[in-house]
Amino acid sequence: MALLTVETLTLATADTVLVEDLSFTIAPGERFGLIGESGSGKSLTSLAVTGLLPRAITPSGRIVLDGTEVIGASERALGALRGRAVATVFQEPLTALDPLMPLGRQIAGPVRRRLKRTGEASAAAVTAEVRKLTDQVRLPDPERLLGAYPHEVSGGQRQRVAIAMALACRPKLLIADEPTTALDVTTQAEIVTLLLDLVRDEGIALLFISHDLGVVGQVAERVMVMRNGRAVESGPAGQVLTAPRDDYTRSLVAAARRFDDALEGRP
Ligand SMILES: Nc1ncnc2c1ncn2[C@@H]1O[C@H](COP(=O)(O)OP(=O)(O)OP(=O)(O)O)[C@@H](O)[C@H]1O
Repeated sequence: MALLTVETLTLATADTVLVEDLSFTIAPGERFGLIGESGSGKSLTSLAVTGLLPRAITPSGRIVLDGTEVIGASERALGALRGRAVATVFQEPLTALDPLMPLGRQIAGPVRRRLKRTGEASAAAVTAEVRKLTDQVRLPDPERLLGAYPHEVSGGQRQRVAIAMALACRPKLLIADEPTTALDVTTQAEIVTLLLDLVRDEGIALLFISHDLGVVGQVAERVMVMRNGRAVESGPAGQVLTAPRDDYTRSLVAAARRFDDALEGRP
């Protein structure tokens, strides 16, 4: 059975349709890539999955995540779902972090909430779990960094902390919305490798959103390409990214190749 089912999803404001008739599924442990240029509706789709759409946008269709109907669900049901089934890592980790709180305490927050549900939230258990998570996300020099504030560490280190906070909930689905766009190329590669290792090791499904075809090709098993709020093509990543059927996907793939060639100095 699918972990996430999105069926004929349409997202609209009072006067504009932003996402139209979108359908896809993600199986437990599957890595799914959502590709498309800026403004194609990728982020709104991910916000709809977690029930976090801006008020002005009304969803219709069906979203079922881990057995829960998301559209029309109460805030209480959505809160529970976000705690146990889904967590999101955003493009800019600063948006997920409290600027006034040391990083270690920020990771401890979701850890404590999860352990409380099973009645094991002693200070020692929380500290042990925070250390385990910082090891998992390969945060360097944890003694120092866990006591530091967000502005005192690098962008890559902040993203590692945001990933640790997402993992703290033990989600079944991790949504990564352009998680490497704000980082330099070397750090991008490290974070992509880290995310891949983590979801594989923990059996977490991944909804990976990006306009970068190279990165999506590295991460996703299946992809869907969006344009102007609609799906233009979907299928196995290898097929869509090397032998696309749709004209728009073909133009995206050709542009990405030209960019790679230019970077490598090929004529
Ligand atoms: N609160 C809102 N009210 C009205 N329109 C919105 C709102 N949020 C986003 N939109 C519009 O919805 C469309 C899709 O936006 P979305 O952020 O999902 O695109 P995206 O594919 O994620 O782009 P990017 O890669 O730049 O984040 C855009 O045209 C955007 O301007």
